[in-house]
Amino acid sequence: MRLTADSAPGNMNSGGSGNFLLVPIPEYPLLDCVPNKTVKIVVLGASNVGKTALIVRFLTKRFIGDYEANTGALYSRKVTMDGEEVSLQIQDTPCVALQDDAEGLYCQEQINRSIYWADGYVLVFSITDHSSYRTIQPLYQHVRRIHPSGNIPVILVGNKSDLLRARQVPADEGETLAASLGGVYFEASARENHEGVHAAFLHLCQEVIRALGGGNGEKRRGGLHLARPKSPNMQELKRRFRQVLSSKVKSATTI
Ligand SMILES: Nc1nc2c(ncn2[C@@H]2O[C@H](COP(=O)(O)OP(=O)(O)OP(=O)(O)O)[C@@H](O)[C@H]2O)c(=O)[nH]1
Repeated sequence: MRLTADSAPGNMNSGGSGNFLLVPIPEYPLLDCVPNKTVKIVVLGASNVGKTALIVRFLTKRFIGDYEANTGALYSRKVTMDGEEVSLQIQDTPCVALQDDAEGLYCQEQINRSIYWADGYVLVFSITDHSSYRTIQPLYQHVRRIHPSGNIPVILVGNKSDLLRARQVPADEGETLAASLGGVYFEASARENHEGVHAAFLHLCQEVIRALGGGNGEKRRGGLHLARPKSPNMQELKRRFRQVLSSKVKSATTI
């Protein structure tokens, strides 16, 4: 879900910490912002599992019960990890859903772009909703299709662990699934506990930094990675193209 304007993290008191950015930023921000390392994380999962609540809990230490339907906000925060400043960007997403055959996914194009953009993945289900758990495997395969090669830093979060009596997914199922995805399982409650949520996000950040190999250059992946052209040659080509066009227009008007 999405935060309303009044409750957006950017408007919250950050406890006087000067390093909170907490302002939604454009979908494709400049990568080279102040800290020289950027960690981009996307939070994915079925409807109502607590994606927004987890992000807000992590960023603000607060739990806010209700949000507007999620359209996908991007949050940014400066953190210090191992003595180094890192620009952490977290993308909230609208929910994904299983198709009727339970193998494919309904996944908006916006989510595909976020998957493509991100360095690390928080896959969330609710321990009270087995169908949200069943979404995870196809969701991971979907991420894999977009990033066919290389290491994919991922964590699996079983949220709503405060609702033990309504549990539908045993912890060992979460652990087994996470292991099969090559990630770690965290059971958390965005409602009741900041520490568990914090530990989960922190672990993923460290995995991402490790996967990026300490640098912040182009990603390690081949396949679909389509870096936007930045080379001077492209700029030069565009300039020449414009020149040719404008001279054609001029000659057309003089005829
Ligand atoms: N009991 C409990 N409720 C939670 C927890 N986390 C979120 N919720 C509630 O679950 C509902 C959905 O939370 P959201 O954070 O909006 O979930 P979402 O996954 O972003 O939802 P979508 O917009 O449908 O994708 C809200 O009513 C939250 O208050 C939790 O840890 N425990």
